[in-house]
Amino acid sequence: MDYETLLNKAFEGRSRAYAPYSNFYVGAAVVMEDESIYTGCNIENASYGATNCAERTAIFKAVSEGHTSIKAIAIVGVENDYTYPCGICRQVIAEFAAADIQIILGKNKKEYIVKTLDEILPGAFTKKDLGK
Ligand SMILES: O=c1ccn([C@H]2C[C@H](O)[C@@H](CO)O2)c(=O)[nH]1
Ligand SMILES: [Zn+2]
Repeated sequence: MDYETLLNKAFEGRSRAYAPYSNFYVGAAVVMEDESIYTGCNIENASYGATNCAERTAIFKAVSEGHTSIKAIAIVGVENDYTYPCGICRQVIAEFAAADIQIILGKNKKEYIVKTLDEILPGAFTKKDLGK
């Protein structure tokens, strides 16, 4: 799976964003251990607090279909800038990914940067801390 294909999938996810309150549209795409891909969008709620981010939508879709190991994730948000995952999503990524996985942050369909989970969530609290 090349980065640009995954980015395109993240843009596909973003086209389905439900964000009538913030008007901030986010899309994500995860590649799992078997190369399956799941897309996600942010899904807002009138209560605000019940909002789900694009990253978690994609990850929860994958996990609920039996895939629990993320190989890479692409995220696209605001046009022409990089959108990093929020703290809650970083923690959820850490639950299902190794510290060295690639997180592809897309500015547009051609321009992106790649970070590892360890770079954006150093010292993560994970199942290892619980002896699991
Ligand atoms: O990485 C991010 C950052 C924000 N959002 C969503 C949550 C909310 O709907 C909107 C504004 O925070 O953007 C995401 O989906 N992913
Ligand atoms: Zn988030």
